[in-house]
Amino acid sequence: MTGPRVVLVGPMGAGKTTVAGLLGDAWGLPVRDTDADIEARTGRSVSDIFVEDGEDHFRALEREAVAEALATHPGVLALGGGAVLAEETRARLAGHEVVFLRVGLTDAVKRVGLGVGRPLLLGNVRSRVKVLLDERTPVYESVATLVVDTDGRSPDEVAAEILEALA
Ligand SMILES: Nc1ncnc2c1ncn2[C@@H]1O[C@H](COP(=O)(O)OP(=O)(O)O)[C@@H](O)[C@H]1O
Ligand SMILES: O=C(O)C1=C[C@@H](OP(=O)(O)O)[C@@H](O)[C@H](O)C1
Ligand SMILES: [Mg+2]
Repeated sequence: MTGPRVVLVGPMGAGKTTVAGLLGDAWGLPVRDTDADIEARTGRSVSDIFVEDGEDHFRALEREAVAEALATHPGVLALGGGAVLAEETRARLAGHEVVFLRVGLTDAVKRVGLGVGRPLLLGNVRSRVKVLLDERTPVYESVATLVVDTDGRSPDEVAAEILEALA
């Protein structure tokens, strides 16, 4: 199948955006991130889209951005953490190499800090992250062709495991 060499999925704070950059550097491949694509296309931040137009509108933009990137992007693709909630997107992921970057509550909370720029974490970050991890973990597992643990590991260590597994 043409399209990305690998697609990274997982919760906020799993390191999808960071590790995508490292994999792109290692392979000499271009890197895309659907959040950045949406921001470039709309000229607005993810937070502004959530606040001004609501999550449903963001999800519609996200479904389009993912479909376009899966069809055309030949490099490394990082999805936003909620992209896999769309059935349409899960169906499109079939046949692609999909890596689920797993992260536990403690490390995810450390990494997202106050949740600035991540509108779904407004309020109590720890309890929001917990709810999202509980709800979404089975969904990430269902689309993954490889699962990589990230707790207590640096982005370089995570990227190295992926490079070895997909060599
Ligand atoms: N394995 C890791 N260990 C420690 N910090 C990490 C790790 N991966 C990412 N980070 C940091 O966590 C934050 C969130 O990473 P990011 O790549 O934006 O995650 P995601 O795109 O999955 O939400 C960033 O500040 C990043 O530097
Ligand atoms: O999990 C989610 O629903 C979201 C994750 C974010 O991306 P990251 O997973 O890259 O932080 C971003 O798409 C938006 O804030 C919603
Ligand atoms: Mg990201």
